[in-house]
Amino acid sequence: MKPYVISNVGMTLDGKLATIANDSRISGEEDLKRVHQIRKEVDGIMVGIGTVLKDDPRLTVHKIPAKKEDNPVRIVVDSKLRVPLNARVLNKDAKTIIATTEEINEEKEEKIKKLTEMGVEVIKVGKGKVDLRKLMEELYKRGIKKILLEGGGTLNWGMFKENLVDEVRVFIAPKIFGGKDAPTYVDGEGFKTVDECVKLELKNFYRMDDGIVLEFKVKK
Ligand SMILES: NC(=O)C1=CN([C@@H]2O[C@H](COP(=O)(O)OP(=O)(O)OC[C@H]3O[C@@H](n4cnc5c(N)ncnc54)[C@H](O)[C@@H]3O)[C@@H](O)[C@H]2O)C=CC1
Ligand SMILES: Nc1nc(O)c(N)c(N[C@@H]2O[C@H](COP(=O)(O)O)[C@@H](O)[C@H]2O)n1
Repeated sequence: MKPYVISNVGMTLDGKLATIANDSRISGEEDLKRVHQIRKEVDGIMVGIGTVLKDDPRLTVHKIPAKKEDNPVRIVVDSKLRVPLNARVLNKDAKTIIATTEEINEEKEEKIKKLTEMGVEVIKVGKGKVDLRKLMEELYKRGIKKILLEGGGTLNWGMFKENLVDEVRVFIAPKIFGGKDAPTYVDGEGFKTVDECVKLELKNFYRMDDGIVLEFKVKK
């Protein structure tokens, strides 16, 4: 069994999540409130370590009224255990799970010890990179039945490639960032043919701030 996964991003019309200089101010205030409402309704919120290193997010419900108990479990996918011990995602506002690989060396062992002392749970699944399928099973076993996947593009690719995403919600801002190296909604190596690609069914759309929100179900 695996959690139900909703993928959400704020992106530009050309599919970018940030500029080449990592400026990711895409959503307006209303859209951020929409995202925080989803955060409040899920059991877990998941990002890749790239997003933690670049944005230092809190990943809590802080744009709408909420209690500490409303914060979902924060899940960071971090193969090489690069998470800084002072990252905001490790603060006491919510529980945090770090998913890493099974490879262990002295340095990693020491860091796991420190993280555990801080109350962070470390789950080891996969070799080389985190095995996302196994991770989903482990999270489900811990009672995490619904997850908000908040990117970035590398983790989004991993999740789509493994067919682990059930729903897509995107805010599209009327902006164009350009730049072949700017992060996009889904990066990674990409599918070679249209037959292999992820297919979506449009369920809903509406205006939000200066842009539009699109909601899709992933065709299975
Ligand atoms: N506009 C928006 O809604 C959002 C924008 N962003 C932007 O995205 C950028 C960060 O994206 P990325 O650098 O792509 O980092 P990312 O957040 O996708 O993290 C990638 C990391 O995940 C780890 N990982 C481990 N196992 C994996 C697996 N099986 N598959 C995939 N990844 C695995 C790897 O260590 C990899 O380096 C930042 O510029 C951030 O601002 C991020 C989230 C939302
Ligand atoms: N939905 C959305 N729209 C944008 O314009 C964004 N830049 C993001 N970024 C995501 O939100 C995280 C920030 O979370 P906190 O406010 O610090 O809790 C950031 O890391 C991205 O995951 N999202």
